[in-house]
Amino acid sequence: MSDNYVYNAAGLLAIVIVGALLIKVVKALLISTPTIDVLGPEGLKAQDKTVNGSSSARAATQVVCTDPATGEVICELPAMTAAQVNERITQARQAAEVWRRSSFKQRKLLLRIMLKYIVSHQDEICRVAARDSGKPLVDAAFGEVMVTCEKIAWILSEGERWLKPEKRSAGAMMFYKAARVEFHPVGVVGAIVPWNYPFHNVFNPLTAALFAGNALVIKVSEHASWSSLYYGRIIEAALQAAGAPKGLVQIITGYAEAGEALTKGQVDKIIFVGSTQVGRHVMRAAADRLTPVTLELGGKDAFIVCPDADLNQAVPTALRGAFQSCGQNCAGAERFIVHSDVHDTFVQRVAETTNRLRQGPPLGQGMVDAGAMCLPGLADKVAELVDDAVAQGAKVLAGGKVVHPAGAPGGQFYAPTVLVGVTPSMRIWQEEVFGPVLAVARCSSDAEAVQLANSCPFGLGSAVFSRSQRRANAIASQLRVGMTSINDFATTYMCQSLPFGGVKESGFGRFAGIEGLRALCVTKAVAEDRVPWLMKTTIPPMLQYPESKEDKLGH
Ligand SMILES: NC(=O)c1ccc[n+]([C@@H]2O[C@H](COP(=O)([O-])OP(=O)(O)OC[C@H]3O[C@@H](n4cnc5c(N)ncnc54)[C@H](O)[C@@H]3O)[C@@H](O)[C@H]2O)c1
Repeated sequence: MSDNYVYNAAGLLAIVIVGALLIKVVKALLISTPTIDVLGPEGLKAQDKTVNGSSSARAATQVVCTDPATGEVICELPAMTAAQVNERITQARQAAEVWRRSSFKQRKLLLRIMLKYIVSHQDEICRVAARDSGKPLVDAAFGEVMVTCEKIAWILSEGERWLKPEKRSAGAMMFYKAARVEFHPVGVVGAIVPWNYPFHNVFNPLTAALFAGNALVIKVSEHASWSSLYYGRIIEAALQAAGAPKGLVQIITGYAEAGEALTKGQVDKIIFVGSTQVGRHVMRAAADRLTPVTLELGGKDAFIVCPDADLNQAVPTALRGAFQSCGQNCAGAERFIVHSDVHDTFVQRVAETTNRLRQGPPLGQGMVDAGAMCLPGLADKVAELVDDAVAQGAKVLAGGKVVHPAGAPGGQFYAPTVLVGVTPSMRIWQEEVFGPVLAVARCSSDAEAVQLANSCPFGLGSAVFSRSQRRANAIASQLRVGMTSINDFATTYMCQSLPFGGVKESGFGRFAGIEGLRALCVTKAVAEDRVPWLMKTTIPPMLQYPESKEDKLGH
C-alpha cells in the first residue's frame, strides 16, 4: 500500500468521524428550536406565474425566469422600479430600528430556526438551486447547503464573541483611561448578488447582516430570481417564528435599474457581489451618499503545482476547482501553473478524467458531473475565449466546444475543457472565463510560477501544491491575492473565521469571517475613566478657557 493511500484513508476517516460528530452536535443544538412550515417549491410555478401583457411590455416590467438546462420559462416576476426599491428600503429601515435592540439570544434563535429548516429540507433547497442555476445536485449540496450551514454554525458559536465590546490598550499617556471598541449595527444593509449560487448568495449576507443587528435589502440576479420565491418564504417564516419585526428582509427582483436604485438609496452599507465592470458603477453610485461599499468582484485564481507536488492530491482538487458548478465560481481555479517536471503527467491525468465526465440537465435522467451555464450567452463567451487561445497556439485536450446533451435542446452547455500551452498574452489568461475551462501554463521555477500567477488583473484566491509546506508558503507569501489555500483549493472559504475578499480588480473590503461580520457594524471607539471614583479628569487649569498668559504661565 503506497503512502498516498494510507494518507488518503486517514484523511477520509478523519472527515467521516468529524462529520458524524458535527451532525450530532448540530442535531443536539437544534432540538429545542421551533420548526417552521414553508410552502415547498412544488407550489412555486402555479402560484407565482404572473404572465401579463405583450412580450415587449413585459420585458421592462417582468423578469423572465428560465431553466438554463432546458430553456423552459419557469415563471415571471416583477422587475421593480426605483420607487418600489425605495419603498422596500423604508420598510426595512423601520424594522431595523426594532431589530437593532434585539438580544443575541433572539438573533441566535432566528439562525437556529433557519439552520433547522435548511438541514431538514436540503434536498428541496438543492433541487430549486439546481433548476434555477443549472448546477448538478452534488454541486448544490456542497456549494449552496453545506457551506451555508457551516457559516450559520460558526456565527452561532462565535458571532457574539466577535461582536461584543473589545478592550483596547489606552497607551502610556492615557493610562488612567479604559478604552474599548464597540460594534453597533449599521442599520440597513443593501446587498446585490449574482446568479451563481442562488441560495448561498442570499443566505450568506443575510445571516451575517441580521446577526449583526441589521435589516437587509437584497437584490437577487435577474438570471436566478425564481428560487428567491421559495427562499423568501423560508426567510419570512423564520423571521415570524423568531419574533423578528416584519419587513426586516426585503428581496428585490429586477434588472440593473433596481440594483442602481439600491446603491443610490438610503442604505447604510452596500455589499456588492458581481462583476468588476458593474462594481465600478456601484462604487460611483454609492459615492453621492458616501455609502460604504464592500466589493466582491471577479476572480481568476492561480493554481500552482510544484515539481514535488502530490499529484494524487493535486489532480482531483484541480478538477473540482475548475469544474465545480461548471466553473461559475468567483474563486474558481482558472489558471493552472504547472512545473515542467510534472506537467505532462498532470495534463494527461486531468484530460483523461475530463473526457469521461457526464454532462446534462441536473434534474434530468441519470447522474451528471457537469450541468448548464446559467447566464444566457456565457457558453458562447467561453467558446470565444477558448477559440482565441487555440488560434494563438493553445491545444484542446478535452471538450472545447458548445454541446447539446440529449434531452436538453434549449439548454446552455459548454463541455468541461482542458487547454494546454496557455500564455499570459492570451485573452483567456487575462479575462475571467467563469466557465469549465482548466487552462494550463508551464513553468520551470518557483519564481516563474509567482511571476505568472501575478500577471493578471485579478487577485481573489489561489492555491499552491507542494510536498514541502515551507516551499508552498514561500510561494504563497508572494502572491498578490486575498486568499491562498496550501495543498487544497478554496478551503479558506470553509474556515469560517477567515475573511473572504480580494485585491486588484477582484475588489476590496472583506466579507464573512470576523472581519466580514464586523464590517457590517459601525466600529465605535469609547474611552472612559478607568477608576472614576479615584481619578476624574478635567482640563488642567493652564489649558482652560479663557486663556490668560498672566494667570496660566505666571508672567
Ligand atoms: N468575489 C465574490 O465573492 C463573487 C462571488 C460570486 C460571483 N462573483 C462575480 O460575479 C460575476 C458574475 O455574476 P453576474 O453576471 O451576476 O455579475 P453582474 O455584475 O452582471 O451582476 C451582479 C448583480 O448586479 C446587478 N446589477 C447590474 N447592473 C447594476 C448596476 N448598474 N447597479 C447595481 N446593480 C447592478 C445585477 O442585476 C446582479 O444582481 C463574476 O464576475 C463573478 O466573478 C464574485
